Amino acid sequence: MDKKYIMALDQGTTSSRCIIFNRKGEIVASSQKEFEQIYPHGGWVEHNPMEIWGSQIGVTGEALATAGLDATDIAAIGITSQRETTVVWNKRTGLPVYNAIVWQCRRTAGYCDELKAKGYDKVIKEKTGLILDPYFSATKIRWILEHVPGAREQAKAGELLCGTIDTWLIWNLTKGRVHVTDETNASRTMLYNIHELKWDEDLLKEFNIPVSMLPKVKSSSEIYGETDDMIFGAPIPIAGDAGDQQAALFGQLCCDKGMAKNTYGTGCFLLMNTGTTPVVSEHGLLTTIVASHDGKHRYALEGSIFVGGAVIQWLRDELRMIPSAADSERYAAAVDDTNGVYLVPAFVGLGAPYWDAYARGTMVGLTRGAKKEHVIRAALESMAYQTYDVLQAMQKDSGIILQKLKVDGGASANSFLMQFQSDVLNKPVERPAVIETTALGAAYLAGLAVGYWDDLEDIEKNCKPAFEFSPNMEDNRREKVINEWHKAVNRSLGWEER
Ligand SMILES: Nc1ncnc2c1ncn2[C@@H]1O[C@H](COP(=O)(O)OP(=O)(O)O)[C@@H](O)[C@H]1O
Ligand SMILES: O=P(O)(O)OC[C@H](O)CO
Repeated sequence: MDKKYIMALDQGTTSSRCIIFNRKGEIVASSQKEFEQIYPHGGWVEHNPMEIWGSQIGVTGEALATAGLDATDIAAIGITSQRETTVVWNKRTGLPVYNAIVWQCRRTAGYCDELKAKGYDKVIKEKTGLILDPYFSATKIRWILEHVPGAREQAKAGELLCGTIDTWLIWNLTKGRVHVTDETNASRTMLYNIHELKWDEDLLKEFNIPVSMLPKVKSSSEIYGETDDMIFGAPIPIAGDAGDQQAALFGQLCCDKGMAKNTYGTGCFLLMNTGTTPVVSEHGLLTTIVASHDGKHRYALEGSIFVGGAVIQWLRDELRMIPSAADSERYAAAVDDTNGVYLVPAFVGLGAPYWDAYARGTMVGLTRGAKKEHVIRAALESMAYQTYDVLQAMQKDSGIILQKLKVDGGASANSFLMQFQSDVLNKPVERPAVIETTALGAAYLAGLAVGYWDDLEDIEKNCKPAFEFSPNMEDNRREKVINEWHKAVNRSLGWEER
């Protein structure tokens, strides 16, 4: 393989990114652009699919230009994206019929309640490994078909396509020639049977979604097609595709049973590889498919936290308390504690392990002495407490006691947060030299598919040493703050009227 670089397109909830890696897994160039978050009603979240495509292609061109490269230097593209977020578009015009409904959006909570009332949550869990919740794509696709004038008829006539963001990007990159997804993204739609490894006919019938709308499901590491010549001037093979959390698991090389990572992005997602057997959770976790490069099917337990780094974005954009997310570290470190303030960022309900679509954001413990610094610190700490809750559930479900937690994602750059995480878990926290493990995972998957890297050992030999945070909190203090956090969570549950 004479081409020198691999390019990862990482389409996250808040920004589109392109990172170009060399054979050592080092970043050669990167470019990133935030895009608009659309909140049409309380608890609803949308993105403009054309803005997603436009920002993604924009940053890709920028990264190539920064590195002084062109398409002929790139061995392959790996795609990774926010999961579950759903786009429905017209096959002929390529235009979306509605905005992308984002994974965080709660608009289908009432419909999910109806399904739960008839016991359908058990069917969903058995077939898909998921918890019946508005989080996943199925009820979002159904909502679009029910509410957009003419959509149902067009879908019946075979004129509409749908997909998660990876599918939307690949379709656009190939100018409508390739309509695919991979198993990790498919496993988040609530339409994919994770045991039979196919779209489930019963679920499609229940949600009234024609199978003709759905993409072909592929592995996470193979050539799906080539980019259209017009896009980069020469074709580049698209050879990796995985949901961002599964890509990060692969990027951290958690390829064996019992290996786990937590990613601190918009949300926080803790995934543990459970090997070739799916583990059914008794404690509010999901069973999901892991990205593999060797044709074997592996599964993970996942704890999905809906608001992680997004709480910091909220402090920045809505409360205007901090000029940038990184400033949160300085403010939090300026005080010894939160002065009794707890912030439960249940802005879009709570995910794992509580699964309450009606929970809402809550701040408790306020006194006249509460300062901005305390609130900022409480916001950062909320990520660590939510991770604590998920890890407890994961250890119970898997029977595995984690010795240390591998971390990554935008907010893992915050050393105050990582130290507090280690303190609250009473475990070491390991932050890799490259925290962009989501993009790195997509690059590995693509590179392995085209022979840019020979195998995992070839990749592993280049890994740089990670930084370790060690726990440093007294036991009685840890118990006290965790108890108080749980009191605060209880206040947030069931706040919104059904
Ligand atoms: N230094 C930091 N401290 C705390 N939060 C941060 C920091 N840097 C970024 N974040 C938060 O992390 C998120 C961005 O992380 P990223 O991994 O890019 O997310 P995504 O892939 O979901 O778009 C944002 O919500 C931002 O507020
Ligand atoms: O955009 P992120 O990194 O917060 O990830 C979003 C998740 O994939 C949603 O399931």
